[in-house]
Amino acid sequence: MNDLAAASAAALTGASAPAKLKVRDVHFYYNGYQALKGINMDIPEKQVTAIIGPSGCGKSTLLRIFNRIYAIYPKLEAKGSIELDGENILDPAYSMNRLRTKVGMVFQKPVPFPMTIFENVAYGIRHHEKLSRADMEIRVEQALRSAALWDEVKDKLKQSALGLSGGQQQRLCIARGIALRPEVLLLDEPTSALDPIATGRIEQLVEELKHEYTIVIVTHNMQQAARVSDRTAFMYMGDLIEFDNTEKIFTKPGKKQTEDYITGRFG
Ligand SMILES: Nc1ncnc2c1ncn2[C@@H]1O[C@H](COP(=O)(O)OP(=O)(O)OP(=O)(O)O)[C@@H](O)[C@H]1O
Repeated sequence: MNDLAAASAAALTGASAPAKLKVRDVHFYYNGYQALKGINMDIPEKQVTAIIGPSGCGKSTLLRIFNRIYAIYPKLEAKGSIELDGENILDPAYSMNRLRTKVGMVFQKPVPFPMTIFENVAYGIRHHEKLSRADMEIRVEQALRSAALWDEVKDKLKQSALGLSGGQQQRLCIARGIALRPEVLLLDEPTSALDPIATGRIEQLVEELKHEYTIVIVTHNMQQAARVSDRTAFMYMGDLIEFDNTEKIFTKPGKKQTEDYITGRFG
């Protein structure tokens, strides 16, 4: 990283909390098409960072780089660096297994595995750790409690997860994500398939989880970004236009493009 990139990242964030993820001059290409153009940002620890912007601006691409999902596709390429606690996670030497335990991801559509509620949570843990049956039961219960789902499922842990409602399935996916005790939780439009009540529960959950996790959420819903996040990043056509305290972004944005977007005057 050069000094200019560091200075611009600091200027872009102005964050008071320490940075959990330091994104430096990140470029991303889909088979030659440039989807991210030199992103610099510091994601503050144990806060909620929202990424907003019009469709196709690169929100999901940026989020997915944080756990290197692209690495499974041969023609996708990332340049630059992303430091997680001082280590560059884009370096192929940084093991995927280790990254998966540190950075969890929840997708737009809840996709429970076709197995029991218990197994949905236990499955990932088993892949990374060897626990006794009793310890596993404790871990599963903790994850379900943290995801505010325990009371609703404690009497039917052996039933199929596919029988849960959409909102419950999404909380199950969050439980699955946090069961590995990651440090960073990535949420890609986690409520877009949910009704307002289920959405409210997830938003409340995000509020609670941020005390333990660094959370990055991509959302199309600006009210949601305003409600749940501490900091908001506005992206446009692969560029990070502005990144600041959420309140500032929504009341006194520094850039005209941000203002046009949040006031609905865009495009
Ligand atoms: N697998 C892919 N192959 C080629 N181009 C892609 C691929 N995925 C995304 N893109 C392109 O990269 C750009 C950024 O896409 P991305 O999905 O990150 O945007 P987004 O802001 O999350 O959009 P949306 O809000 O619609 O989900 C877009 O121009 C998109 O067409």
